[in-house]
Amino acid sequence: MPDQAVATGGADGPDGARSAPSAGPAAVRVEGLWKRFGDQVAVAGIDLELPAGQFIGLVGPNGAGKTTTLSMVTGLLRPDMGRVLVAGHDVWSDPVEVKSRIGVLPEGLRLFERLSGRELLGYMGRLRGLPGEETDKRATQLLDVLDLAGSQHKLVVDYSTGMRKKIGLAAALLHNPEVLFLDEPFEGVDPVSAQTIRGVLERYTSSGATVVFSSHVMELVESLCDWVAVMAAGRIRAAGPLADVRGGAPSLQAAFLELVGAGGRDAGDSLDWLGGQAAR
Ligand SMILES: Nc1ncnc2c1ncn2[C@@H]1O[C@H](COP(=O)(O)OP(=O)(O)OP(=O)(O)O)[C@@H](O)[C@H]1O
Repeated sequence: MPDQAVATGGADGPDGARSAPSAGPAAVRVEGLWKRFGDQVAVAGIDLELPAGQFIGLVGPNGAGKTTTLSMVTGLLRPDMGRVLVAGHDVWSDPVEVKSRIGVLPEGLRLFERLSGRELLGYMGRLRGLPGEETDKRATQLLDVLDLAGSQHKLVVDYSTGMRKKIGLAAALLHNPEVLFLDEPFEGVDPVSAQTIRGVLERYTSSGATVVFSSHVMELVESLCDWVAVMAAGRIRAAGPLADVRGGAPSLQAAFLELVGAGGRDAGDSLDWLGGQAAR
């Protein structure tokens, strides 16, 4: 039985999923989404309504199904069951409409390594059907704001992890999408670059666009997001405005641990060989 992630009354949903009303019209609607890999159910029938114009965090422990969900929502992976609508358009039956409205920074981003950062953005602009002059203007501004202007002529293969995230973000933003999906956008990014990315994303959402990103870093999600969905074992455990999901807990981290089950294994005696006091 699929989870009912966002109920209208703010009551607890099935499986004890804490739920709350959404804040506005849905940018993305997920209905009964399922994905199985062999015997492994990665996503177990989720329903979600992601409100437009919000900074949305998708959080969950390792293996919860976040990447699988984002891959299905962005048209990179075909669901076994269910459907996804972006601004009312079906991701699988109306892919061109949807892809013109979204930007994606996927996990394990693959880039054209033998292009320079500047060339990559030029190529993305053409793919997106932007006029050359407009692409150049936007690329110059994005490279500048993301502190990549000095490396714009370097080949992408020579970029660091953080630089790759930033050029991937620039490529995802170039066509000014309505909804931006980011899988772990801050992973491997230094604090200065993280602050820069954050500034760009805050500016983007303040103009009415929607950001959906996955992360393990609760402090980051708590400080950035207006709206949060918590996943565990392929299901939505809670979804709604940040304050509602946090509930009475002192922090999102505490609420998260309560929702997904603290689950931290006590090593007990099983690692008794580890450490300075143990016999070597
Ligand atoms: N291509 C695949 N083939 C087989 N199993 C897969 C595949 N992709 C994901 N899975 C399994 O599906 C489950 C969900 O994985 P997923 O990558 O979506 O989780 P996640 O929440 O993104 O995890 P993490 O936070 O560790 O990145 C896991 O049990 C994973 O092993």
